[in-house]
Order: sequence, then structure tokens, then C-alpha cells
Amino acid sequence: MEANELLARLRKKIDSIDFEILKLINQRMEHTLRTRKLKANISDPGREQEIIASLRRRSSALIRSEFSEILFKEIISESKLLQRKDLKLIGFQGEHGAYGEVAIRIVDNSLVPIPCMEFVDVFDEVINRQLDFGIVPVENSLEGAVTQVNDLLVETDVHKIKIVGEVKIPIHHCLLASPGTDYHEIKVVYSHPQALAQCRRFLSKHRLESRPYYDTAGAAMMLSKEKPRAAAAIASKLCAELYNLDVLFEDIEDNETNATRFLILSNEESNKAGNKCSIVFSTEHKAGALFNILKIFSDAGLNLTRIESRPIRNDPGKYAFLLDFLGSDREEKVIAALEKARKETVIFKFLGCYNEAPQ
Ligand SMILES: O=C(O)C(=O)C[C@]1(C(=O)O)C=C[C@@H](O)C=C1
Repeated sequence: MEANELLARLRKKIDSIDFEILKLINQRMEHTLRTRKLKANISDPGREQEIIASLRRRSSALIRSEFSEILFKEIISESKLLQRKDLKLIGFQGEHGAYGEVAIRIVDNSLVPIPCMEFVDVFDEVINRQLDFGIVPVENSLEGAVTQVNDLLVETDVHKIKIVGEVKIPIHHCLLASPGTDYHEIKVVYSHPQALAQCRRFLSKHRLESRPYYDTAGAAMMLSKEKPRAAAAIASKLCAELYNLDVLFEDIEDNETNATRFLILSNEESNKAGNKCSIVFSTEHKAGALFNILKIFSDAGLNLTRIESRPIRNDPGKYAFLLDFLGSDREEKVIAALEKARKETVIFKFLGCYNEAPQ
């Protein structure tokens, strides 16, 4: 191999390692930002000394202890700077680049997106105040309710968590591959089963084999790390940016109206007036019980935007209803209707009042 070619190859590897180092530093910053909520002072000199001493001991032939010390002093100083900024943290389910993170960028770009393993982790970390906000998908225009999230809303303690907003985003999938990949080489495509299903026509037209993966963004991350041959991933355009992948095709979903509505959760009630309310209730098991509750809202002239029923998981045979309607919890007619509904239901929870997402 020519020296020039070898040099280019090595530089490609160096670039890829630099990229990984930055991603790891970003992950470290996310964790250090979370420590801010658990202590009185940002600075902990004892802990800093411990870190530096331990890293100095790990120095190897190519990493001098002095270099480790300078490097990590810089990183720690940056982490303290970020902690002083009082940034607001918002959890989403999945790896970086998941559609939850795409939604966060639309809501408020100054929020710091924090990846969480499961939807329940988003709820838990908002409740225990590790995170200021959480964002969870509640329904998709093609697939309907996101059942796990609706179940968590049914079971949640409304004194500890409230819905403070919503956002609806179009879901546009892209076919992503490692830089320089010729799309003719691609044989298999990794993604979440739902994303693969939403691009069925595209996959069959291009004779591509579907490989289910735990997460769309996880598939993109795997491509960038492991660089499997002849493989691509279906994920957001944001993933291309975050994982340094090429966008081979955009908008490959079979149905262009594909959209997901996300709820924004907080451990504090919103102090802004909203125009939409969400409640959860269950009724007695008798004829007309649900009708009577719906009639309260109809008599008050309140327009319902959604009703969803979910089995109550710890009480087999019983159902909870998730109901959204247009109106503010500061309006007399809404206050009266909610009071009436509270009296005529078995379980009754007010999930929050917030602004309806533009349709
Ligand atoms: O462990 C903490 O409390 C942190 O905030 C993290 C960290 C660090 O970046 O490692 C930053 C500031 C403290 O002085 C100690 C350590």
C-alpha cells in the first residue's frame, strides 16, 4: 500500500477515535450536570483530587501522568462551568438522536437532552428530581396510543408529576450508512421494528432485508461504532449528524402523514395558563357509568380531543380512561365539570393543564 493511502487510512481512524472521545466527554458532562441536584456546592475539591490521583496512577507509556492531570483538570473545570449555568435537564427514552430528542429540539433548544433506558426511567427521574422535565410519546398517527406511556400515566402519582406541555412532530425516517457507502452495496437494514414497518414499501422496492434492533438511534449508533459491512440503519436525520453517518435517502416512510405527539412532564405544576387538560378516571362497573361522565363534559360544552381506555394492571377486569379536552383549569365551567366528575368516579386524577400543540 502506498504511504499516502496508509496515511489517509490512519487519519480516518484518528478522526473516528476523536469523535468517540467527544461523545464520551458529552456523556461525562451529562452525569456531572445530574450531580448538581444532589449537593449544596458545585465544587468538591476532595473529589477532584481523588479523580486526578487515580488517573495519574493509570498513566501508561504514551500517557504521561502530567498530561492526564492537565487534561482532566480542563475537563473538570468545564464541567463546573456548565453546572454554574443552571441548565434545565430533560429526559427522553432511547439513545441520542431518538425522535424524543428531535422533539426536544423543537420545544426548546436550550434544554439539555438526557437519554434514559426506558419510559419508566423518564417518569422516575422526573419524580425524584434528577431531571427537570421528561418527554414521552403518547400517540402516533399511524400506530395509535403508545401503550407503555399511557399505562404509566394511569399509574402515576399526580402529586409528583404533571403534564406541562405537548408537541407534535412529523416522523421522517432516513436511510443512514457509514460515510462513503455506496447504496448498491447495502443488503440489510437495522432499526426499531416499528420504523421498519413504517418503511416496508421502501425496503421491498430496494430489496433490503429488515433486521430488528432495540431502537432507531441505537441502530445508528451501532453502525457508527461497529461499521458492519453492507448495512444501513433507519433513523432520524439528527442521528446522521450525531453519529457522523451519510444520509442515503430521506423521507422513506410509506405514509408521509406519520406524526407523533409527545407530552412534556415536570415535577412542578405549570404556572402558565393552558388551553387543554388531561385527566385519568375509572367508573363503577354499571350501565351508563361512562356515559354519565362524558355527559358532564358535553353539558359544560367542553370539546374532547381524545379518549383512550387501558386495563388497570393491578385490578384485572377494570379499565381506566385517559381523557383530554379543550379548556383551561382556570375557567369556571372547567373547574365545575372537573369537580362533578371527581365525585362521580372511582379513580380520578388531574394530569395537567397545558397548551395544545399546533395541529
Ligand atoms: O462529582 C461531582 O460532584 C461533580 O460535580 C463532578 C466533578 C467532575 O467533573 O468530576 C465536578 C466538580 C466537582 O468539584 C467534582 C467533580
